[in-house]
Amino acid sequence: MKRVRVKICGITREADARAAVTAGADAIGFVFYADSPRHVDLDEALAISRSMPPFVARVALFLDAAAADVQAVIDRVRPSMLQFHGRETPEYCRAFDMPYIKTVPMGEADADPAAWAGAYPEAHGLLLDANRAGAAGGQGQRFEWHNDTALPDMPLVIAGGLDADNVGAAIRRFAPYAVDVSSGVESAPGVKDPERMHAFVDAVTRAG
Ligand SMILES: O=C(O)c1ccccc1N[C@@H]1O[C@H](COP(=O)(O)O)[C@@H](O)[C@H]1O
Repeated sequence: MKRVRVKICGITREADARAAVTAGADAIGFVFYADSPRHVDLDEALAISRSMPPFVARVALFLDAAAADVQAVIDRVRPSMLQFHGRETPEYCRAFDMPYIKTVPMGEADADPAAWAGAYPEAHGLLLDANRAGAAGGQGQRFEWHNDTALPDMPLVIAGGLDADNVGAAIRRFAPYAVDVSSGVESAPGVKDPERMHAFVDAVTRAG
């Protein structure tokens, strides 16, 4: 049986990053969106990255950022992967020549992941989150898990309001490649709770 990967997003502190890895996270996410309570700057992300052991992916998240700002993160932090959370076009996403995942705004009534897979064929995966197009995530909100939503043949990452209590149901519904969590493992915005991270990863392991 395959193992469902875990990304813990919105890491702002080295101690939280280490606790995420100890809990069993496969990836950590850095939010490069100035209005987020989880925003980190280049030096903070670099310091956290350098404290990581091997084989932990570091994902840099952007929301309609200027291309020069994305390139500055690539050059200094050297993330493993980019995550585009806004209205970035396929041309914009591919221009950095980096692996990337594209968020599908499932808060839109007509959200169609299969159509997004067709529009972003070079994406390494699609992340289904509860936001509306161009709006921030990290709100702890779920989207409607309709049983009739057609799912594309592309690695899927499920996000939006996940926690240890509901992630098992999300895995049974979507059979995703990975799940992504931020608020559901926090004690305050941007502050991760080691016990909640452990409980989350344990729930993913049980469901997988
Ligand atoms: O976390 C943020 O502050 C954020 C800001 C802007 C865009 C995306 C953001 N977070 C992403 O939203 C998902 C879901 O968060 P939550 O678990 O519902 O709180 C999170 O994993 C990030 O990928």
